[in-house]
Amino acid sequence: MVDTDQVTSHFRGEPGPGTVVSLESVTVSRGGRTLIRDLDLEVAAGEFVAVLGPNGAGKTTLLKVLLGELAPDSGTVLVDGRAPGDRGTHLGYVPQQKAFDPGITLRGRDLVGLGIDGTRWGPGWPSRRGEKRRVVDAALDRLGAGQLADKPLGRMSGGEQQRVRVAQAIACDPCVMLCDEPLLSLDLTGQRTVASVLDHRRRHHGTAVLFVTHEINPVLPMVDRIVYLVDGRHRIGTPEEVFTTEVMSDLYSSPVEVLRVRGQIIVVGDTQHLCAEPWSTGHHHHDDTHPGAH
Ligand SMILES: Nc1ncnc2c1ncn2[C@@H]1O[C@H](COP(=O)(O)OP(=O)(O)OP(=O)(O)O)[C@@H](O)[C@H]1O
Repeated sequence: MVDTDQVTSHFRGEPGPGTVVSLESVTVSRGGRTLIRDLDLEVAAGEFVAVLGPNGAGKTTLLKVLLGELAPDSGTVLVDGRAPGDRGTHLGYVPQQKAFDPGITLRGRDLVGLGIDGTRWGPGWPSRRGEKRRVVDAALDRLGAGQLADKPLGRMSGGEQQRVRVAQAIACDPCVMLCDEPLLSLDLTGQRTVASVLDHRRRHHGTAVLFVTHEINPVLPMVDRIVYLVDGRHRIGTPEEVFTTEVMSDLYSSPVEVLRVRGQIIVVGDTQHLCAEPWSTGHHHHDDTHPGAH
C-alpha cells in the first residue's frame, strides 16, 4: 500500500527550490462534505501531475483552490511562491468545457489575446500591438488552430473551441497550467496536439501541469505523478505506485482489480471509477467489464 505520508514525506515546511505549487495540510469542504483532507503536495517545475477520481470527488475543487477562487478550510497554498489568485502569477487555466453561446462574436484571436491582457502580465505587456499579435498567432499555431484566428467562437465546433482555449492558456507563458479535462470533445488528432503542446511546455519551459482527467491512458506516458481523490481520501504517487489492486481497493473501500494490457491501465470493479481507455476510442464505455466513469 502506498502510504500518503511516506510518498509525500519530502515535503515539510518551506517549499523546495523549483517548486511551483505547494499545498501543506490542505483540507477543503464543499456543500458540507470534506472533499480533500490533509493534502500535502509539492509540484516541481516541469512536473506533470494527473488529478483523478470519480465524479464529484473534488478535482475541479482542487483547481479552484489553486486559482484562488475557493479558500480551503485550513492549510497553506502557494502557487509560484504567491498566494493563490495573485495577479502576478503566470498561470494558464483551461476550464472544464462548456460550449460558448452560439451568438458570441468574439473571435479566436480575441480569446487568446485575453489570456495575455489578463492581469497576469501586468498592464502594458506586450507593450506593442504587433508583439501581442505575434504571441497570439504563435499560440494558435502551436495548437494547429491558425485558421481559427478570425472565426467567431460561437461558430466553432466544441473541439475547435477547446484548441483555442488551450492556446489562450499557453499564451501568457505560464509557469503552471491547470487543465480541467482538456481532451474532452477533441478528436484523436486534437488530443495528441493538446497533449504534445503540454508536454513540450513542461519539458522546454519548465511549466508545471496539473491535469484533471477521467482517462489516464491518453496521457500515461507523460504522467510523473497522480493525485487520486475518492470520497475525502487521497493517494499521491507515480502511476506504478497508485495503480495497484491494493491501493485502488483501499481508496474505493471496495474490491477493485487493476490490469495492464498492452501498456494501458484498466481498472475493473463494481464501483464507479476511472476508465482507462486507449487513444483510439475517444468515448466512454458503460459496461461492467470496462467500467466507464460516466
Ligand atoms: N458551488 C458549489 N457549491 C457547493 N458545492 C459544490 C459547488 N460546486 C461543486 N460542489 C460540490 O463539490 C463536490 C466536488 O465537485 P467537483 O466539481 O470538484 O468534482 P470533480 O471531481 O471535479 O467532479 P467531475 O468529475 O464530475 O467533474 C461535488 O459534490 C459538488 O456537488
